[in-house]
Amino acid sequence: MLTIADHTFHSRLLAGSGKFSSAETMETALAASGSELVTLALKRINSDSAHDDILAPVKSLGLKLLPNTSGARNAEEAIFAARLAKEALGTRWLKLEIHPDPNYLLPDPIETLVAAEQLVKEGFTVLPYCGADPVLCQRLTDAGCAAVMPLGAPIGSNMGLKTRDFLRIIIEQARVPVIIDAGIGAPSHAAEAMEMGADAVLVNTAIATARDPAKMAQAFREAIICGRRAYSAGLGSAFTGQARATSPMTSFLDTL
Ligand SMILES: CC(=O)[C@@H](O)[C@H](O)COP(=O)(O)O
Repeated sequence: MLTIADHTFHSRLLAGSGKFSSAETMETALAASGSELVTLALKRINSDSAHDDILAPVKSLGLKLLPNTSGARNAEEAIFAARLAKEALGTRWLKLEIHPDPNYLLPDPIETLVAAEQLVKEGFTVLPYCGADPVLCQRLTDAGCAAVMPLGAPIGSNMGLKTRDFLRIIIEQARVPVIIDAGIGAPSHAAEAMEMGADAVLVNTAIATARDPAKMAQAFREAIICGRRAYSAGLGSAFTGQARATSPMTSFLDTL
């Protein structure tokens, strides 16, 4: 079970709702993913929620909404978007996302911390998307964020855990759930994140742009369960530079 703030989830897969070829494809993939928490960009939502292509399927599956502030370039814009999301969608849960640079979409650490501090004061449950910076993750935790969401690689890149050495430190020091977000391009990347001890992962592009999104969603679902199981089983140590015999010969040699 994954607990974030006051809410417990069975699934450790957070899904995104962008880039699907149709609302039907998205709905089938979300159902196959087993995800219970789905992020959606406020900028893409039609205010008539009953007829919105993204909102209506997410609601009909009974999934919890995690609006995100994608498109915000600074703290002021993100805070404005968060307040709109609260009014429009009736939730205080928020994926805080501030990326001023449209080419790399890397999160702005300073604006993210400023916005997080303000939104926590306003009673939001803040899950900030951030760089894989252990010091920043501690500062966001001190500010009262309910989880941290460090990136594996740039959004939409499918490159996997390029930041793995820093993710390990973030996980080791964590006092709130660590959700690896962005750049996870294959189920094996998600499994690796879970084996490292991440609490959850967020995946969008790899599922939405697969040839068969529902089948890929199912593959991610299973990989995350396997990765978590391996983590809880305790992985053997890795050694470099030398072999270690699987069946040591010591007792046989002792008889000679
Ligand atoms: C939907 C969302 O929140 C994305 O911004 C998120 O970071 C996922 O990234 P990928 O699309 O790389 O999975």
